[in-house]
Amino acid sequence: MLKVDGITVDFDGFKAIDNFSMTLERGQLRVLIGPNGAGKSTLCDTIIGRVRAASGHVWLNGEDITALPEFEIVRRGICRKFQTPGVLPSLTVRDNLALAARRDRRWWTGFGHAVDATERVRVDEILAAIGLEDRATTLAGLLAHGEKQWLEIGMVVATGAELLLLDEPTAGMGPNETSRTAKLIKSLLGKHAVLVIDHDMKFVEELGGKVTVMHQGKFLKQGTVEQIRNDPDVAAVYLGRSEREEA
Ligand SMILES: Nc1ncnc2c1ncn2[C@@H]1O[C@H](COP(=O)(O)OP(=O)(O)OP(=O)(O)O)[C@@H](O)[C@H]1O
Repeated sequence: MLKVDGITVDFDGFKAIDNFSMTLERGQLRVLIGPNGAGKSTLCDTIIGRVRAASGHVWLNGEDITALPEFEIVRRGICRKFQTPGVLPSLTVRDNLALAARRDRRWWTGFGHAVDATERVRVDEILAAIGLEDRATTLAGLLAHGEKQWLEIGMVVATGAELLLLDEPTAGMGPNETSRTAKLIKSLLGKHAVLVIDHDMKFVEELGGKVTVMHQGKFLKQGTVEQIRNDPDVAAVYLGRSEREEA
């Protein structure tokens, strides 16, 4: 479904991404890891059209989306959740989801627009999936940190996007919340492909699935959590040792 093919991103001569390629199948999970500054967020920015590649291509379902404006890419079914929750604090949990679910995605048309039955069912399903049914009428601004993150994942799901990009969904969470987030993400697979960026290896382990490692903008390794955990090259980059130092 997604093919990143030889992407290079150049910030004034600095290659934040250097000839990076990866693919992701429909409904599958991929976890992207790498030390600070590896280029993970820049890769997501490039997929969604916020950052332009100097060379290479991004394909979605066979269509070259590299040069499309961000709103066109979103319309084709990619939605990104950022590290900072982007919920509307003065609206209830349900209304945040209902707005995200609006097909035309112009949030200002949401107010005053009657909620139809299909939309209500869809919002109920998402409330159940994110485990916030009993918080449906709570103002989003009053939610705990973890709950806000789950609401935001719910909002990304509500857009109906086929590919969800989740940048550090467990940032600031404790072990129980992290575990719940892993379960939530796994429950979305099949219907959605999910690309997750995270540093927390315990979380990555709970998610399972394939892991891709980036280092200095380049593809370093890909494999199961077990393979990546035991890979000496991955260990070396995380410990901050360069290949030259290793030799
Ligand atoms: N707009 C920009 N202009 C110049 N350099 C940038 C810009 N955005 C990112 N960079 C640099 O590109 C490199 C990759 O950054 P990026 O944020 O993609 O890494 P990351 O793997 O997501 O890191 P982290 O895990 O710390 O979030 C870093 O060296 C960063 O300083």
